[in-house]
Amino acid sequence: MSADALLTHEAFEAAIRAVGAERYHDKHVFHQMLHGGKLNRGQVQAWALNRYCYQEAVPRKDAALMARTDDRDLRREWIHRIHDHDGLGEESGGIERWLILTDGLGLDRALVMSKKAALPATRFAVEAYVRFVAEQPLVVAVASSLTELFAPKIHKERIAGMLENYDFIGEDVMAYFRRRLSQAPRDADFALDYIKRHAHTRVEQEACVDAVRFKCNVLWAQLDALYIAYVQGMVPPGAFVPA
Ligand SMILES: O=C(O)c1cc(C(=O)O)c2c(n1)C(=O)C(=O)c1cc(C(=O)O)[nH]c1-2
Repeated sequence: MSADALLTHEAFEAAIRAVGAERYHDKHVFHQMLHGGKLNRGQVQAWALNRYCYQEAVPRKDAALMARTDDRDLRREWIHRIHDHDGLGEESGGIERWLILTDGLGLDRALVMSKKAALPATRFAVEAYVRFVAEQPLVVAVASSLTELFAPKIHKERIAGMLENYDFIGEDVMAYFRRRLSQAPRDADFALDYIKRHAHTRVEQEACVDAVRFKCNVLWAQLDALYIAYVQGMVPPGAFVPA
């Protein structure tokens, strides 16, 4: 894209969707192995233990976004993302559902929650996302959540693939992804509408598209690290070692 005329809303959305078509992490070989039943239980444990770090970082980045805006309407909308993950009242939330998944895989909760056995690259990638949202212009920070446009497809594939292929995975532990099937589209629709209304120049529009590329890289880097450690066998010192 060149930095000249403002894109129409349709062209802007198409540019964002093209990023997902090219580089969303459903294309990563580690995911293809995960969903296709090609991993053993220890490798699935490693994925869940590392992915906990992402789950745990998401409400922190949402809080960072809220802390930056004086737009009360944006905060009123965005706060439900924190409730979705942390829970509210009787609703235990997505992080708890993730821990039910790691419990189901036989992982020790304290170990998972300590994040100490996660891969170095996982920690760097997720903290880069939190920092990006805290530091970039607000509209760009909102845009970085838009990989969620592509998430329902991968969640459906994951639920079906993991239930079919692994005898150690049951409905209860897939509850996290079932819930996201309705949460993610709502969040993505809001964020897409927001950036269409608030990216006022072509430069801002391009920065939003770049934010989705950055976020795809955050997701991709985590899977590269899992592949190197748990498929190729180069586990870094101190990281989780399957029994
Ligand atoms: O399983 C996945 O592939 C996947 C991807 C993404 C994403 O695209 O960032 C999210 C989630 N899951 C997810 O569960 C989730 O809560 C979530 C929040 C966000 C975000 O950027 O605010 N992305 C994602």
